[in-house]
Amino acid sequence: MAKPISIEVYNPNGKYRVVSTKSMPGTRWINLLIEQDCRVEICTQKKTILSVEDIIALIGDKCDGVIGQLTEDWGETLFAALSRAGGKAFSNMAVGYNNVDVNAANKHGVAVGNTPGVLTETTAELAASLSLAAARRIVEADQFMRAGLYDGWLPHLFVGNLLKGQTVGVIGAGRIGSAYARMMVEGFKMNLIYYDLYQSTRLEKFVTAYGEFLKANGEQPVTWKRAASMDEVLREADVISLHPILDKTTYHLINKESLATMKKEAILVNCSRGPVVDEVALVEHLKQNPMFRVGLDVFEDEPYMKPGLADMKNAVVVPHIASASKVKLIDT
Ligand SMILES: NC(=O)c1ccc[n+]([C@@H]2O[C@H](COP(=O)([O-])OP(=O)(O)OC[C@H]3O[C@@H](n4cnc5c(N)ncnc54)[C@H](O)[C@@H]3O)[C@@H](O)[C@H]2O)c1
Ligand SMILES: O=C(O)[C@H](O)CO
Repeated sequence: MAKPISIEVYNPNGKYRVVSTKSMPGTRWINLLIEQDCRVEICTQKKTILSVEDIIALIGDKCDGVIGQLTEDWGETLFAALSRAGGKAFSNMAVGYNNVDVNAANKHGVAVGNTPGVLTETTAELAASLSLAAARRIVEADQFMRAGLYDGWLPHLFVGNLLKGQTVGVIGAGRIGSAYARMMVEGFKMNLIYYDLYQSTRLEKFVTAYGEFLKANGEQPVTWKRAASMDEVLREADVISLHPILDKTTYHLINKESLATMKKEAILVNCSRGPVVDEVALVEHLKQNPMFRVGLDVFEDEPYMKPGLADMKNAVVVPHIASASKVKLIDT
């Protein structure tokens, strides 16, 4: 029997009981639920990742809907528990929903929601930040400075990769991949090569128009290419950013073989989901190729990193913070 879990309650007399497994930013979402006659219960337990048992205890005997997080395993057990409690809706506070077994939800008559579109720019900006940090060795240089090792300017100190005129490769040119591609093309005048199951006509038009603008101003125009295979991107790009969904087709998309296909001094960025990259193979590749660099927001076994990754100077690692930005006018 799981221990009782601490909660905060809004609108205690509401007709529908909605549980949120975590406190979330702002109050607008709470007010919207209250307007719909919901009693809102927010879990306040000081535990970052709730177990299936914890969530079953939260659901209890009567629960109309749950708002959950990407760290939770929403499969057969939880959807069965929610359905038994009369639940009809589950909302994942994330764009990615690889933690949700939609077939199990369907089987138990629970509708599933996610948050597509709201994190496009913030995630693309973090991918751009990681690309720059890796290209210009920002973290290594910062650590060197703080360690008191800087004893004067030198011509070879922390030489990195200049992005201008290089090729940016995007794997998964959906909302986030396309936004990232536009930032890198327009911001750093990089050429684009992308691989996706679908053509991104808007992105192609954007790069064409920007190339024409540069040409009209006497500058080298940027170019684009839709690759016929992922390998083409891996072979040709100098910076490769991963933005596909995580499913069976993208699990370990980047593995020992694909890493070997990349340029020795390439930069790999992952802001999609950790298991898109075989992290053990990546650590080995980083060890063998000191000029190859990565920027990672996501990890295969979050919150852990595979052994050796934390020691690699050619890796920039941040704890899944692509969504963690404030916008002006957020409700108070
Ligand atoms: N790091 C973060 O905090 C963060 C934030 C938001 C989203 N994400 C991740 O980013 C992912 C993408 O989000 P989005 O809004 O751009 O989704 P999206 O659906 O717009 O784009 C995903 C793209 O991947 C493509 N794709 C699917 N399978 C592929 C394959 N095998 N090879 C190549 N391309 C493939 C799709 O065709 C699509 O264009 C989410 O699913 C989520 O996992 C991470
Ligand atoms: O998929 C998402 O939404 C992110 O990974 C977390 O905000």
